[in-house]
Amino acid sequence: MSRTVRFTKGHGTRNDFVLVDDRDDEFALTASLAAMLADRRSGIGGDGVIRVARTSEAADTEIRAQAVDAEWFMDYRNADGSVAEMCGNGVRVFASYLRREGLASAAGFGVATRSGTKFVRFAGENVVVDMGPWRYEDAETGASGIDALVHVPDHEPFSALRLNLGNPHTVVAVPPTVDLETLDLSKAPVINPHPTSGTNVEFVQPLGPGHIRMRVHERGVGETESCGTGICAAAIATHLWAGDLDRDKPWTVDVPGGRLQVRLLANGHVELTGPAVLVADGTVALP
Ligand SMILES: N[C@@H](CCC[C@H](N)C(=O)O)C(=O)O
Repeated sequence: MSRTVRFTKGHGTRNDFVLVDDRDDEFALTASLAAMLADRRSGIGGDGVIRVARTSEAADTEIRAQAVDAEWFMDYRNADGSVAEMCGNGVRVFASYLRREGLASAAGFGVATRSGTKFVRFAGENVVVDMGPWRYEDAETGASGIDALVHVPDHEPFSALRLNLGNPHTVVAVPPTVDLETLDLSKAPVINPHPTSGTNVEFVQPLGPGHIRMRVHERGVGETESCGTGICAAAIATHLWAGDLDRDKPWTVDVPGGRLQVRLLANGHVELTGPAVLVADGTVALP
């Protein structure tokens, strides 16, 4: 017999998610279940699937340890069923869901993730997330500057910087001579050297002081209209390329799905601000 579960469809700047409520710890979000729910024709449809789970019930001890700061765990999978450590748009939608359901304080709270607890608060229509610290993807060598080449069809390879925001990112500074809109992101860009755990790839151009625009190809999904962790990576990379020493300066990042703000805090953390919308609720039968 199949089980019926409650779901909510939501998005953050059109990066969309299916949230499945498992507050009673009744099922596992397997790769095949996530891919089924995320399918835009035979499922609900989304760039990712998020199980709303109690941190204290997590099988992983590192996640369970976060229960002191965060009652709820964002169990995240990409549309292809693969696990991701973190999702910057997803965590805002997750927080809005918890607030609406009365499962968390309206003032703000911690959310447990596979890359540590993220603290969220609400500011009008927006959700503000302390995304924690960033690091260079290759922390052992402390690589900085340009450390990867990114190949997309019909272009010479682009130079890129690999950063980690809990999940992996490769940020390309797209030269002004290239039309960002016409880059072919229908297939995953080829990265040299090949990142063994895969990567999200951001293509960035400056628009003005503290203002950039970006397109993104997400690991486990394809091109999406927004990526919160990618937006943070793009702002950090641009900040580094510009040799900008003003740490508390806000960055505005335009993506096809909307506009978000990033601040590089004095304590080395990154703060992401943007909207979160809960679109619809329903029930779905799990196989
Ligand atoms: N859309 C997300 C990132 C989701 C995970 C990513 N595709 C990965 O595999 O790392 C965001 O808003 O950050």
